[in-house]
Amino acid sequence: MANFNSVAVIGAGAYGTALADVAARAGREVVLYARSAAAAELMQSSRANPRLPGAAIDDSVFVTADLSLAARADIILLAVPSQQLRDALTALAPLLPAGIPVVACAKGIERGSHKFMTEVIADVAPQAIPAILSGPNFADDVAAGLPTAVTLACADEDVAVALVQALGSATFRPYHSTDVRGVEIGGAAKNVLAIAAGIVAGKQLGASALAALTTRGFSELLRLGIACGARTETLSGLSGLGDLILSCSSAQSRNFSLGVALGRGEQPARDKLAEGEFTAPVLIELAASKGVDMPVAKAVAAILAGEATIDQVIEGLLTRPFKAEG
Ligand SMILES: NC(=O)c1ccc[n+]([C@@H]2O[C@H](COP(=O)([O-])OP(=O)(O)OC[C@H]3O[C@@H](n4cnc5c(N)ncnc54)[C@H](O)[C@@H]3O)[C@@H](O)[C@H]2O)c1
Ligand SMILES: O=P(O)(O)OC[C@H](O)CO
Repeated sequence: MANFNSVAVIGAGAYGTALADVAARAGREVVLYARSAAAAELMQSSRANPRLPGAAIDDSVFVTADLSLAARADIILLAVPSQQLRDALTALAPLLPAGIPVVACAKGIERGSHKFMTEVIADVAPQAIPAILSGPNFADDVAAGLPTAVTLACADEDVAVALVQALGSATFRPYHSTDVRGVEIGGAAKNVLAIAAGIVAGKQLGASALAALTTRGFSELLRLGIACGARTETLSGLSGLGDLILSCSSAQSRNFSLGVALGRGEQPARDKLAEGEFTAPVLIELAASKGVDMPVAKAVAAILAGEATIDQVIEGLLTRPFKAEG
């Protein structure tokens, strides 16, 4: 089994900073790459990141804007938003040796190309080993060292196991898998469904409606995943059902919060990224191409595109013909 000693995290946002701490706690040598030299210097000297208030950057993490230092690591973690992953990797790819695991930690599908994150990695850095890390975990909880568990998938099971060994600790527990697509679909779909859950909460439709919406959302996620060749146990595991439960029930979720604001009729805050917004149209196109019905995801996409009002989509969902559960 490969022995990975060093980790580079690309993207010094909230999650990248939390993952750098995770890798340092697991005993790895860690470089955290920030695009801006000024931001890197500030984080390196202050041991803090304004995107992750209250968390300290582990003393052993070296924050830098020098991409060549990051490219020397045994493992690369890409902690940039899904729509920026291609750009971030394009800068790094020419510096990367062959056979290095590049782990996408973003949850989404690329607009335009309709590609999943590991497909983007394969496009941009064909010499790398693509992998995906996803599951129910908020950056603040991870950075605070609260217990979290995620799924880490790579087509090569030995690499998945070695990655888990390199990153895992008592408080950050990755489970290994080879079902890369299953993990990717769970993370992408839950963000869209969390917006719907937020709308239900914002509209004050009640706890019963929220549970029903989350459950029907899960059946959409399951149908799409199975149509894309994912395994049921992955879709009902940490990166699927687990993350759906978290994101559909917590105000800490930016996707849920976006939905709450929409449900209340407020102008959503634009300073916080809600990736489901970008993934929604791609997700429903993917579902249509597979002949999969995703009424909740479709409703979210229609609201975000301004094609329907919240009241119209709620009425549409509640007046669908009765049918067998499934
Ligand atoms: N925040 C969380 O709780 C959390 C938890 C799990 C997964 N994630 C996932 O992690 C990803 C990042 O989320 P975040 O919360 O850290 O976002 P964020 O906005 O806090 O940080 C994103 C960072 O990426 C950097 N970046 C953007 N484009 C870049 C490029 N081309 N090269 C280098 N850096 C670039 C930005 O400068 C920023 O520092 C998302 O896909 C999200 O779904 C986040
Ligand atoms: O804040 P969100 O909605 O992007 O969710 C963050 C994580 O994905 C939760 O697992």
